[in-house]
Amino acid sequence: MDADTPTDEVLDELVATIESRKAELPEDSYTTTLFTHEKGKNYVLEKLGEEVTETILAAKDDDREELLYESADLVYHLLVVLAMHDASLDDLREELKKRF
Ligand SMILES: N=c1c2ncn([C@@H]3O[C@H](COP(=O)(O)OP(=O)(O)OP(=O)(O)O)[C@@H](O)[C@H]3O)c2ncn1[C@@H]1O[C@H](COP(=O)(O)O)[C@@H](O)[C@H]1O
Repeated sequence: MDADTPTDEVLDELVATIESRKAELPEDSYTTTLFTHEKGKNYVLEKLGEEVTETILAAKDDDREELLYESADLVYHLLVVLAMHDASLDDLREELKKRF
């Protein structure tokens, strides 16, 4: 993924990167640390909880910039959790579509 990636392809590109980290586990990768942590998946679930809290606090403060920043952290960690459970972005889209 780079700065030229069209905005509407960002989530797919991010998931492709996460899946690549999951398969290859490169050493210098934050995503790898989430897949290999000694606490197992509890570690990324703790991070997810922290990001939810930080997102809520930003919303309570009406801090739009911080809200977007923390929301991006939250979505990234959620996508890692979904990848850990072999759930794809299309699976998520299908679940959302069922609710139309
Ligand atoms: N989108 C993200 C992304 N969002 C958040 N993070 C990391 O998630 C961590 C969040 O931790 P914290 O909330 O504790 O934030 P912090 O800045 O460490 O500390 P605070 O000041 O917030 O308390 C930080 O280390 C961020 O770098 C991310 N790390 C990676 N990505 C994407 O994943 C790709 C692959 O990254 P690597 O796996 O590192 O190669 C990157 O190119 C990005 O596109």
